[in-house]
This record gives sequence, C-alpha cells and structure tokens, in this order.
Amino acid sequence: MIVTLTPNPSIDRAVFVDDLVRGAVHRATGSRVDPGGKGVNVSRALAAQGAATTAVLPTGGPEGHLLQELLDEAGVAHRGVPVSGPVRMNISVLEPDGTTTKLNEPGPVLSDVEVEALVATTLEQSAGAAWVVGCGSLPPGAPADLYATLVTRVRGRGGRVAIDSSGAPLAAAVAARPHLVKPNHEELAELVGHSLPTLEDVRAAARDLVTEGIETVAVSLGSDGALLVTAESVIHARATISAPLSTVGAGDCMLAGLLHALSSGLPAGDALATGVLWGAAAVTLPGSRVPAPADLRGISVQLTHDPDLSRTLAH
Ligand SMILES: Nc1ncnc2c1ncn2[C@@H]1O[C@H](COP(=O)(O)OP(=O)(O)OP(=O)(O)O)[C@@H](O)[C@H]1O
Ligand SMILES: O=P(O)(O)OC[C@@]1(O)O[C@H](CO)[C@@H](O)[C@@H]1O
Repeated sequence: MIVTLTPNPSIDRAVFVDDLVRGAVHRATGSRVDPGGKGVNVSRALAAQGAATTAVLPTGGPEGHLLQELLDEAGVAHRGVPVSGPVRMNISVLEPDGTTTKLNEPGPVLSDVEVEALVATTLEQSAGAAWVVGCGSLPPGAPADLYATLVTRVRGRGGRVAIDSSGAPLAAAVAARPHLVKPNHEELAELVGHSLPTLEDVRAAARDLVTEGIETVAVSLGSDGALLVTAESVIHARATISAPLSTVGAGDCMLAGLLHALSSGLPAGDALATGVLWGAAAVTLPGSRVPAPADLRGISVQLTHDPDLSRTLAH
C-alpha cells in the first residue's frame, strides 16, 4: 500500500489547439478533464496498474466534489479532508507536436487546523503502508515545513517517506531526511543553487543529498530519462518515445512506478527501469492520462549501472 498526500490537488483541464498564439482567440479541437495534483496522479498511476493506494487530499468547494467523483470513476481510493476554500482548476494547452503550456492556480488558502487535519489523516491511513508520499506545491497559507513535518512524523512511526516538491517546501523536507526524493532537473538545480548541465553535475548534486542522509535520490530528466543515486550506486535509465503527446504528470507516473517496484522488493535498477517505463508511457497519452498495463507494452528501457556522465542534458 502506498499513501499519497496532495496538499494542493487540482481539476486538470487539458485543451487541444492547433497552434497557440498569445493574445488570440482559439477554437479548441478537443478537451479532457482529469483528477490532478502530483500525489493524486501517483495514486491514479498505481491504481491503473492494480496496486494498492489511498490518496489524501483537501476537498473544498464544488471542484472538490467533482475531484472526488472523478477519483471514484477512476477507481482510486481516497480520503478527503473538508476545507473551506475550493480546489483549484489547472489548465494545460496542448499543441499537436506535444508542446504543453500550463496555467496552475494558487489553490485555496488553508488554515492551520486544515493543514493539521491533512497531515493527521495521512498518518491515520499510513499504518502498515510501504511508503507515504508527499507531492506537489503547497497552497497559500500552508507552512513551508509541511512536508518536513510529514517526514518527521512518518519516520517517528518507523514508516518510509518520499517527497516530490520544489522550492522552499522541498528544501525544508530535505533537511528532515526523507528516505527518497524525486526532483526533476530544474528542481534539483534550484535546490543546490546552480545549473546542472551534465549527467555528472546531476550525479554530484544527488550524491550530496545522499551524504546528507537521504537514501535514494531519483532525478527525472525528461527525454533524458532518470538518474538514481544511492550510497552504493549510480544508475541511469531512458526510454525513447516516437510521438510524445503530453508530459503532464509524467514525473508522477515515474515516481509511482519507482515506488511500486521498490515496495515489491525489486532492486534499485529494476525499480528505476519501471519508473522510467511508466513515465515514458505517460508521455504517449493525452492530458494527464495515466498508463494502463497495455500502454506499457512496446516501450523499451535502456538501463545502465555505468552511465556516460559526461553527457550534456537536453534541458
Ligand atoms: N520526451 C520524453 N521521452 C521519453 N520519456 C520521457 C519524455 N519526457 C518525460 N519522459 C519520462 O517521464 C519521466 C518524468 O519526466 P520529467 O522529468 O519531465 O518529470 P517532471 O518534470 O517531474 O514532470 P511533471 O511535473 O509534469 O509530472 C522521465 O524520467 C522519463 O522517464
Ligand atoms: O502546482 P503543482 O502542485 O506544482 O503542480 C500541479 C500539477 O501541475 O502537477 C500535476 C502534474 O505533475 C498536475 O496534475 C497538476 O496540475
């Protein structure tokens, strides 16, 4: 069982246009709505592969009701925490070549009581869980140490905890020593305060975090795959996709695959390959749709325990 906490979930509306022009009126060629927010997506990806998961999230306003209905339809177990402000709606504008423009709302202001209810509900759900995962941005009003608090409290109960966030909440969480973090390239660069043009730069930054007490640092690198660093190993995996459709949620699917494989007892390399497979499959799907087992077929992953660290990264 993997329990996810998404303090700032969303309704994700994807709108398809032929060519996005700033300031112009566009006639969309289609649209879709998905339940969203990074932890929600991790739970959706797990549930789509038949893995046990519960998503904990605030459920304010009519949008909060819709989000719960969408999760019910997708067969994702969830525990909603009532809050006074409405869940946000995030828009993705998708062009035929896969270019994605994203507009994320800030989300509702949460009170201290609502924040505590979210963390307490996550801990209630996490008895016996293989992993507790805190994911995404924090809504206005939530303290920057929300994930750090989660890490400390899960660790205090002997549980395993992973964090996927950015900026100040990620920095605070890192200081509390989660078992695993999954920054993307930009988030890791922001965390360490300098750019990371090569795989060696990423390895060095990730190894510093391992030295600080984080067991596993998995850095997602978009079309360059992902690098997993522990005290013992540096492993790279990558999958080539011929027709990328939407990258929204790919990192969440990557994290879901990685944690699912680790909790199934697979070694780090196989777990990374599973994560990269789930992430790459997500990129072949519209909006933030998560891959079903059939979507994983036909994608091959190149895994190496001895990566070419001089390689310059695509972004
Ligand atoms: N163009 C691509 N081709 C192949 N695989 C990709 C591509 N883009 C992403 N992936 C896969 O998806 C994973 C996650 O991608 P990325 O690093 O963009 O995550 P992210 O920035 O955290 O995404 P998000 O925040 O939208 O969930 C990568 O590790 C890789 O496996
Ligand atoms: O604003 P945040 O919390 O950083 O990201 C939210 C979000 O962009 O992340 C998911 C994709 O990873 C989407 O479902 C959602 O809209």
